[in-house]
Amino acid sequence: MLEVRNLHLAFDDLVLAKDMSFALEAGKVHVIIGPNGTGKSSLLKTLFGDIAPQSGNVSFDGTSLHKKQLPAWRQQFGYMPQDIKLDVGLSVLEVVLLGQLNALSLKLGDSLIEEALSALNQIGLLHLANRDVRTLSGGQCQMILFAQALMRNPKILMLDEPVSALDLHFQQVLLEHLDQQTKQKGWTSLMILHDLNLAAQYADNLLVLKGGELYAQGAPEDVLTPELVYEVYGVHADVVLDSMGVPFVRTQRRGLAAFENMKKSFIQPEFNQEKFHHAK
Ligand SMILES: Nc1ncnc2c1ncn2[C@@H]1O[C@H](COP(=O)(O)OP(=O)(O)OP(=O)(O)O)[C@@H](O)[C@H]1O
Repeated sequence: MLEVRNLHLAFDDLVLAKDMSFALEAGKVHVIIGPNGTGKSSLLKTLFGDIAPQSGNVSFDGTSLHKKQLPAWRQQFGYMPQDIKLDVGLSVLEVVLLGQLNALSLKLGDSLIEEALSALNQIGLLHLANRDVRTLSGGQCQMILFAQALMRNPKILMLDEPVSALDLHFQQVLLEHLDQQTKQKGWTSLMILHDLNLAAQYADNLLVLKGGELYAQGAPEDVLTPELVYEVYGVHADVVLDSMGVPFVRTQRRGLAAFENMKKSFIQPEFNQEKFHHAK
């Protein structure tokens, strides 16, 4: 169980988590959704120990995250940050293998190479194994980084917008693999998505962040309502159950005038003109 207790996280006066608490069960896919800039990536970085919160506690299976034990803490994670650039002269196979190598032991057995090739084969990218990663497309890079995260065989897998560059086929390949491995291996998987329909299809547990709060949490069919979509995003939408019983969110076009009435509640910090003049 990955637990967050009474987390307070802020950058100066921008508060991203106010006394936030939640617990994530193993063997499930947990999906975070929420508006741009609401603190989703910062929350993942906090769980990974990259950002120190002002207060609160993060623990996994009873062991708390402490600055002094960061390497051991991170050893438990597979973490795919947002928009990572693969700008090194390595082959695809080497990059996937990096998921298994820790900096102190660079021993490479045949079985590891087999495992990496098999991971590439499973996601349909074996043909890229010898390619220099600098020559890959954005979507190919994203898939390779996913294969690397899988190679770690992590206890906790965190993916920050892992399908943002993927076509429909590879979105499904990645998300189905994630779901299958999470359940088979008992991983605690936590992923940020912007696409509410993908979130509805793949989340066992949906966490909705807004204004520093965990605004809602639960099964997608319980959480995703037209009211919630409006309250969180300021967008009118229809939500219906599809043929599989999964919520389907379809936004309504109402023109720009629809935003005028609610602009104030959705534009967060005030623009400080004095500060701007000062900076000039
Ligand atoms: N190191 C930092 N110092 C100051 N402010 C930061 C820092 N990192 C992030 N922020 C701010 O914190 C807020 C939340 O950023 P974050 O990237 O966590 O949001 P997000 O919900 O993941 O956004 P998006 O959906 O756009 O990717 C933003 O306003 C961002 O500018």
